[in-house]
Amino acid sequence: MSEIDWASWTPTEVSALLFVVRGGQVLLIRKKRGLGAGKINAPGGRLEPGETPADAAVRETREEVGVVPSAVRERGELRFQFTDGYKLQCFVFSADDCEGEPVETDEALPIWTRLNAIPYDEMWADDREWLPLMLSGRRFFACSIFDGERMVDLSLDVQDPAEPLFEHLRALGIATETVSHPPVFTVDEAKQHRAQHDGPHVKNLFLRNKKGAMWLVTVHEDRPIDLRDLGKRLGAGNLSFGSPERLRTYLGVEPGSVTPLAILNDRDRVVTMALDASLFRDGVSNIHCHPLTNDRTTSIGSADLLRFVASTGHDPVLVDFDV
Ligand SMILES: Nc1[nH]c(=O)nc2c1ncn2[C@H]1C[C@H](O)[C@@H](COP(=O)(O)OP(=O)(O)OP(=O)(O)O)O1
Repeated sequence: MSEIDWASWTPTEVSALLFVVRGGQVLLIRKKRGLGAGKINAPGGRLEPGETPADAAVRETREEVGVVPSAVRERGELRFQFTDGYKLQCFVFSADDCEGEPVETDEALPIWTRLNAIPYDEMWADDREWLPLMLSGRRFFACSIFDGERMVDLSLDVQDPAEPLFEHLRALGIATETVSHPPVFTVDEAKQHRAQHDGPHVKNLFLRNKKGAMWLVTVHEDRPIDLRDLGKRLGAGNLSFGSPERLRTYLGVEPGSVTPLAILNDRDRVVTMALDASLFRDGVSNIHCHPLTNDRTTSIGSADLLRFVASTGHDPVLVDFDV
């Protein structure tokens, strides 16, 4: 790896990959021909003359499985140096949705796959290193060396979107404790990877009403939530889930990583925070939530959480669900 100067590296060809991530599933393919035939991957391929990587990602997805992705965003970059001298650069994209139903073509068999059941054993070896990071909202840059289909080396550069959050907590003198675990997308999955037991874990909902007003609602993980009842309690009218794009724009997190700590990213204070009053009753010391990515859980004192929220300029509504 040390022999390759990745800064001056120029690819032989450029390609793109696109992951449609919707409703807890990702659209993968079994590739039937070309580089990596037989493997599971995302739709993708090499750029045609004059194309941008984003254009190629969308075109390849349409050609390979017949759907048109929407809300496409670049998420990271891969560089593959093959030992025979071939150099492939690959830009990785995700999309929140797609139009049409995926169909099998000569090139690929589409497979909607649950986010917690991605078959890494059947994919290129580098994928297990960066795909979970992408799904939890991190930007990545991975350089690897392949001898044919065998990965010989890999170096990975990852951006942690939680750095400014931890910095903010440190500046407030708030001590927190964070543990890492595999990415979790539901309360049930989170319960399987639990290390902290000294206080409630939370469930978080990013909601909007018809007028576009937004709420970040944090409740005890076991509290059943009825959106109609919640809308009445908040005086919000009819509430529905905010779209992934809205979530990203206003709170800077991916679906599955919603957390009260994301209120820090609402710099313009357009999101109203609603907190389950039971989390702040006497006897509750620590609260456990994700630090902007769903592959970690942070413990924060309940009084410290309120102090943190106040420091962001938000005045939370405390909702007593027991009356
Ligand atoms: N190690 C790796 N990990 C990964 O996730 N994707 C890889 C990879 N190495 C190559 N790819 C992907 C990137 C790109 O989307 C694709 C390139 O495959 P192909 O050369 O078959 O492209 P095309 O689909 O353009 O081929 P044709 O349609 O046959 O021209 O393989």
